[in-house]
Amino acid sequence: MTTKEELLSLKDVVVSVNNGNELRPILKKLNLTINAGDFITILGTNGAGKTTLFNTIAGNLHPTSGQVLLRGQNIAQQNEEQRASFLARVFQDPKMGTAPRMTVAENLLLATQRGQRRGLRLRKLRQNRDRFREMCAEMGNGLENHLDTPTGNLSGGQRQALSLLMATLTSPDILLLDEHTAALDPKTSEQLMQYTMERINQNHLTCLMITHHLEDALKYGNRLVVIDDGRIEADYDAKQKQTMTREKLYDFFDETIG
Ligand SMILES: Nc1ncnc2c1ncn2[C@@H]1O[C@H](COP(=O)(O)OP(=O)(O)OP(=O)(O)O)[C@@H](O)[C@H]1O
Repeated sequence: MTTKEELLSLKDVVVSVNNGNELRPILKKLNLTINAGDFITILGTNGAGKTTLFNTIAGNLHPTSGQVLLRGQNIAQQNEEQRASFLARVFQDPKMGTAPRMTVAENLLLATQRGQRRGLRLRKLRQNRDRFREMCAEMGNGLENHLDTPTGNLSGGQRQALSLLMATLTSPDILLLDEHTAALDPKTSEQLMQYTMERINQNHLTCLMITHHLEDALKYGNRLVVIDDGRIEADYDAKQKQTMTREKLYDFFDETIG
């Protein structure tokens, strides 16, 4: 049996926000260990704390108490920029992942420089053009014909696929998918999920994916985590997931969380 390598751990993490004149806890002593190679799907009702968890992992929010450990080192006070060298995120909103006035090729060039000082050089754009075209062609949505199109003129599906490509270009240690298919029609959403799986498998990525689709939470990944009221309510491994059905999960939500 291979031993699991602990990549990122949240230990007793409390995140409180200022609510008028009092501090309101959103994450309440949350504990979660992510092992290298895990693909964890995350479910929870609205307001359960899923996005707050991602903000805490990404460094947009800092814990009021508790630790965020990357390979044993406490990074709780590192900000978003400091974490860009090992972490990437794709958001629900297609507008979030790319710079709208910059072209597809320019966005991709910036993504190759994640976690470093960024700059656009015409020579580098020319050097990488064929590579970018090949990468875009793999998405199967015609993006390879739009290398010089500003990303603000792309369809939502093309833009999300580009955001995913950019997020995975430098193989981050951790990929956060924050309902990244939610704004897309069913067919485009399925295509993006297929492309997501290709990128994860090709690059052996460790990934967390928030979704509101019970089917997707069951279909993808080796673990399923349920968050409720700022805590981990359930953490199912691959074996437990196999015996889980949409109905059982729905009942669990109804009885435990609903
Ligand atoms: N900066 C903030 N200030 C005040 N309240 C906040 C802040 N951020 C989050 N909250 C509150 O914390 C709770 C958890 O929010 P969060 O966005 O993490 O939930 P979620 O599980 O992602 O929900 P959804 O499924 O609706 O996206 C909500 O009640 C939200 O209103």
